[in-house]
Amino acid sequence: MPEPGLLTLPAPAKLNRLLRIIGRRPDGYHELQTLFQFLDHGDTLHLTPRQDGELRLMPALPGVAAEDNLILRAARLLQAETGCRLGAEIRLEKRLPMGGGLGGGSSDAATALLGLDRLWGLGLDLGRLAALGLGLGADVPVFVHGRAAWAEGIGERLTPVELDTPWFVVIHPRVAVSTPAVFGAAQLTRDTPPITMARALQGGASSWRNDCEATVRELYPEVARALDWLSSRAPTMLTGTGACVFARLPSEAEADRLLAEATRHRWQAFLTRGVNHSPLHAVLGR
Ligand SMILES: C[C@](O)(CO)[C@H](O)COP(=O)(O)OP(=O)(O)OC[C@H]1O[C@@H](n2ccc(N)nc2=O)[C@H](O)[C@@H]1O
Ligand SMILES: Nc1ncnc2c1ncn2[C@@H]1O[C@H](COP(=O)(O)OP(=O)(O)OP(=O)(O)O)[C@@H](O)[C@H]1O
Repeated sequence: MPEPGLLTLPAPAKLNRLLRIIGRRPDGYHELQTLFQFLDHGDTLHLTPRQDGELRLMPALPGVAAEDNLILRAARLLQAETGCRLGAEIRLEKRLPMGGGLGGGSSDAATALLGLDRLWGLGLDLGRLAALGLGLGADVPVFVHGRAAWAEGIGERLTPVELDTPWFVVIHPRVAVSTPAVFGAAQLTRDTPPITMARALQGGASSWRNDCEATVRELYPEVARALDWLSSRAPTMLTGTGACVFARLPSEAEADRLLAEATRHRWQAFLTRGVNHSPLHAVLGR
């Protein structure tokens, strides 16, 4: 028997298919140009309503205090914004590595925002939920809108795009990268000339690069080793500030073979496909 009121929702991963750092704002945040695409792989959240207004999250994440967990922060923000007096019991099935560049925390937050909006019958539109989400992290709005996107600003100015949808072999080099450490590194280049979205799309996947790669290679030798190993077999990039690296394959059969080889070499890896529409929105019908 399903639990009454239970809502089970995906929190998909993202890849940055391209990442250009074109400047730095006075507040220290970096101006980016990036292409976001979702993956058919991610975390799962199970939500049930509570009448007493309490918020409970299980299980705890290692190294993350409950009040810092982006799921609870998203839930509290939504309660404060709307005056809603309902609460929730939230169970998190965590599959995405933390500090992996796959946007797991941001995606969990977006799923909490859209899921609780539904559970509590709030009826907020995506624009308002995205504005709330931006206060939690630069990557939250794209997960709220649920469309693969060309992003500018700090990642919040979004234009929906339809990208190619290859298979990917993603390697997690078993190290957590600190996003602030990468963005704070002296050697990071911050002066890539901006390009238009049309030019970026015209160039296609073979022209796409990630400006964080050189810095992440220097700071995290495990990531450099994974990039070297994978790129000698298929076109490979870093996602976000890492740690994960991904190879792009034209068929599932080729991706399967590469995954098997990676596993034999004891890499922690998984196979997935790029999707331009978030599976979260498909479940919610939004
Ligand atoms: C690099 C990306 O993964 C690309 O998708 C994201 O822009 C990072 O997004 P995120 O993890 O949601 O980042 P946030 O939690 O907002 O920021 C973490 C830290 O990264 C730095 N940061 C982040 C985003 C950005 N455009 N410029 C920055 O300088 C800031 O020091 C910030 O304190
Ligand atoms: N629900 C959550 N899931 C994962 N991390 C969380 C969560 N809540 C808070 N955090 C904190 O956020 C940090 C970043 O986690 P996340 O998994 O989003 O990294 P990431 O994939 O590198 O993100 P990005 O690509 O956006 O930089 C974690 O190290 C953790 O301290």
